Amino acid sequence: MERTAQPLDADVLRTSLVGLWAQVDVVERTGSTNADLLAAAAAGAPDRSVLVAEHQEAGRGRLARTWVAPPGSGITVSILLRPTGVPPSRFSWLPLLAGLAALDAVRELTSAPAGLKWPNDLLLGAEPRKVAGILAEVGDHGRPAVVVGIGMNVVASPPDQPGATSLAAEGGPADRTAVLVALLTHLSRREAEWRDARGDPDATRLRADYRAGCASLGSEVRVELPGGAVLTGIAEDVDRDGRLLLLDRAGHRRAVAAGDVVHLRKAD
Ligand SMILES: Nc1ncnc2c1ncn2[C@@H]1O[C@H](COP(=O)(O)OP(=O)(O)OP(=O)(O)O)[C@@H](O)[C@H]1O
Ligand SMILES: O=C(O)CCCC[C@@H]1SC[C@@H]2NC(=O)N[C@@H]21
Repeated sequence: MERTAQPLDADVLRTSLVGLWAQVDVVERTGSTNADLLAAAAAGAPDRSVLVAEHQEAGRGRLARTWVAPPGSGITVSILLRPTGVPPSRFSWLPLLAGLAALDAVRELTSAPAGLKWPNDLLLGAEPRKVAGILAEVGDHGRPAVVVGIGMNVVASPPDQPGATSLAAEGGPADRTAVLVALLTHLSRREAEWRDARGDPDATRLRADYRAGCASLGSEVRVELPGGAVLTGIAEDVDRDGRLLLLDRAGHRRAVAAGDVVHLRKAD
């Protein structure tokens, strides 16, 4: 690890975020903050509950992968949202919105180039590498509940992940508490705006800001779909449901709801 990690400061966290979130819990260690908050949701935990782990031992990633976070290296946080008043069909924007909030925070904290890889991997650096990932999971216990989990490499990225980087490695801060405060402040603002607009991504700047922040758009991309099929084409846009719109070589347009994107090159 390049710098010595300071422990998270739960008091600073709570004081800085007062009024933005219903409760902010910090635990020393757990398996997965997403799993814990989904269980808490089933037991009736309130809207806008936040759970932060100092050390997460079995982090879950998108597409059944794992999220690796050596102790002290970064942020592992989950947020429970119960967006009453927003039609569930619009919940698909939540993971994109969280990616945008992570981008907001990283841009506030470092001048290194940053952008999103659809749907919500945050890439950082002149040779873009992954600094943060987001996993949204839906609870199913009567009242709608979405748990948004964010992992960000702050002090260092895992040594066995060549495609990863950290904020500190790109000239940003190594203070995990300060990074969490920035992240949760931007997320609170974006989520509140989205909720006030009943989830309509065009009633606020959400879709426009996402387009501007998404490095995939205008690139030739390769998309591996969850079933294993592969598509290539130009990533043209995101639709009103947050799906990636691809134009393939045969001139067909496809809307992709989930998948793993590789950026091949900027389109001509
Ligand atoms: N801290 C991290 N920083 C950046 N990326 C990470 C981090 N932890 C995990 N990843 C990413 O998560 C994924 C790792 O998932 P996992 O190890 O389960 O599978 P994999 O190495 O992609 O192989 P496979 O998909 O075949 O299982 C990769 O995309 C990796 O880049
Ligand atoms: O890039 C990905 O595949 C998503 C990674 C999401 C990791 C975060 S860390 C906090 C929360 N708890 C989990 O188990 N996963 C998410």
